[in-house]
Amino acid sequence: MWKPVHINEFDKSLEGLISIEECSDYNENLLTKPPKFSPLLNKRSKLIKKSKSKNIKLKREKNVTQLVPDLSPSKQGFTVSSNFTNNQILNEEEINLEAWANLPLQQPLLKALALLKFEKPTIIQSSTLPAAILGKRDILGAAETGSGKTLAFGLPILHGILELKAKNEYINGFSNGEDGESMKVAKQPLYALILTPTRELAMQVTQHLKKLAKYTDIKISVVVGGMSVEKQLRLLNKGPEIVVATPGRLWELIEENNEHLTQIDKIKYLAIDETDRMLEKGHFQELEKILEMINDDSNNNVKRQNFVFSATLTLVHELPKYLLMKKKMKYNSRITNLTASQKLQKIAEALNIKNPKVVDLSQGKGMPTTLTECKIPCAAQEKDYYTYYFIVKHPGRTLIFCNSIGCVRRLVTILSLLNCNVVALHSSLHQRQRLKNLDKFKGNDNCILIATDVAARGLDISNIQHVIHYQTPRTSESYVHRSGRTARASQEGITVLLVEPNEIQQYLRLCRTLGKTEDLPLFPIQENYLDAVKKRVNLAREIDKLELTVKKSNSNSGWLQKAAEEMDIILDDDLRKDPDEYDDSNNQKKAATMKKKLLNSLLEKPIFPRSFSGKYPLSFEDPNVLLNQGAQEENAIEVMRNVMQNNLVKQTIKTKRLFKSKIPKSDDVNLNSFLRKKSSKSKPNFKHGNNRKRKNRRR
Ligand SMILES: Nc1ncnc2c1ncn2[C@@H]1O[C@H](COP(=O)(O)OP(=O)(O)OP(=O)(O)O)[C@@H](O)[C@H]1O
Repeated sequence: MWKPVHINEFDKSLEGLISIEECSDYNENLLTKPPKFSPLLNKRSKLIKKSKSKNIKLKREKNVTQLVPDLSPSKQGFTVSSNFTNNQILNEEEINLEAWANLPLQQPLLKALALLKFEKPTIIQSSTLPAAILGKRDILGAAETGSGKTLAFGLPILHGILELKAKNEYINGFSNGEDGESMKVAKQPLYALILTPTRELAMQVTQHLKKLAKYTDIKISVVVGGMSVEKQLRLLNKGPEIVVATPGRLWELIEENNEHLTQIDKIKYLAIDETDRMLEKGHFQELEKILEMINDDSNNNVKRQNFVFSATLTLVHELPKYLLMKKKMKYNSRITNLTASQKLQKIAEALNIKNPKVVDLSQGKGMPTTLTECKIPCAAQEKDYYTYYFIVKHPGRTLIFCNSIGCVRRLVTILSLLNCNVVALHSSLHQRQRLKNLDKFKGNDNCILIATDVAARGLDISNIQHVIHYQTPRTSESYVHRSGRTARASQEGITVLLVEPNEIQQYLRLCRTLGKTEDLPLFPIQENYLDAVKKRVNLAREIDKLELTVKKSNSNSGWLQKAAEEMDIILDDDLRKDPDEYDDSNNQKKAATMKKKLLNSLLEKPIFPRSFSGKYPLSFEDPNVLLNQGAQEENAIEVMRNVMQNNLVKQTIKTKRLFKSKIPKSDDVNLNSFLRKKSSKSKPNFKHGNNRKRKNRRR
């Protein structure tokens, strides 16, 4: 145990000193197992934190980076004190944690923040952490995707557990009840439960929290379906303080009376990530039962701190048409749109939360400002062309979302035939394969992940540059979360929505729900290259069709043959494979091989010749004229930025013309000079530029 020692602030000899702590309770391990870096520990035993100012400044020492792992308290064989010094974080860099100073965060957590290089809290964190940590309030938080919501509930939970442990609230398996009587709880208390809608998200949250808890002795375990139950039970037997889980597997283990999970009604912290999704009717039946159990102990309910977060927590929908009609016809005047606050109230009631601190930074939309949105309207059968065009023209880590597993499978096959580096993620894959594919995607800057909505929420994969909605998402929430896999943590990203005529109603509904006053801008396609794209994609589709037919006929005859062999019977001639059918299948196989060869020869040549351009038109007169000649591949965000700039210029010209026609002649001169002055800031010689181009064209 480390205890703070009082310092006389007026003692000049102690200038620059922030605090002194003494070790008051030596752990046996510490005495018997001296840590490897004893010189540093000697320093630590004095625990003197020096800094130039009285800010929390974690100075990193040089040339001892290799010692970082040894700082883990478990490895050092001692329990970390609540005021662990950070002087031993080992790097040349200096991490200034001044911005966290208004929170009484425990030193091991500050140290982890320094290691993660989180110099300051994000907006959602600074808006919720004081109420959560100092006020111990329940939090309902809505903020854009990628804004750091995990830490907004992770930090208070870890901080709270450290505090509870330091207070020895649980002594030798006993905790004091309200009435002062001691009630027995299991030896290793379960302090916190975090629930997520998908397995991958649960694993990610676990990893994230483990990084934060690196310098504490807090254990975090994950309980999710599709993974070995035995291993999860083994880990639960170690009594982790925090369990991160998906509802299905968690309920399964609760039903099996897992000892550690029997304390679920005593937890001190409950976080439900992506709460709006979790509470959707009919989605997580187990969640209801889990919540019932958690809320079983009314005494604990009052003490428990709850965290509810999602980017779309306050997103509300307009009434469906049939209800609107009813409302109009006055059949039922009680039919009303659910407002954001009513939605929040419903969530709070469902979770038995009273008087929470509500922080809504999403303005009901949940989209980051660094996200560029656009669309490509096209026929259904053209979607493959535009998808392939996009990933060849704009390489980078790309996530493509489809509405069904079948669609994912087909697209994976087509793009693989086109030599694209693709992996799939959907619920029919084995969990191991899902994780393997995710790792592959994370490990390659140019990989393409084709997924259903299992990848839509929460996944935090760095540098996803593009999100393509191959099909218009069924809900606005889905659009927000899918798009939010890019443009995370203030980085830039682009989301492209492919809209076919059948999806226009869905698209319009989405725009209305998200409060879009304008249509999404068009992503520019260089039509002259589409022929080459089509040729390749069509070939890939033909090959896919041929291979599917061959596979089908093989599996049909194979099944009959196999069954006959197993039963040791000889098939009648008419049941054997028809020789014509056999020939057909062979011919199809040959045709597929031929087409593959042809496709491969095509794929050897680039679609976009090196000499060809990249930049998009900036001409004020004719935006379709390509001005610059550049590289073969282009940054999609830049391309779109140019388009939007161009649209803005066109809009300005339109406005100028409108003004010109409406304002009397005498004012024309003034207005002209005003507009010229304004536009000359961004584009000098606006008028001259146009004249020069006109002259050039005449020549
Ligand atoms: N204070 C911070 N400083 C710098 N980076 C941070 C900070 N807090 C979180 N991050 C990083 O921001 C990224 C996004 O965080 P997180 O996954 O928690 O976002 P989110 O709001 O939960 O997103 P989503 O709504 O998609 O689930 C992560 O990579 C995380 O490490």
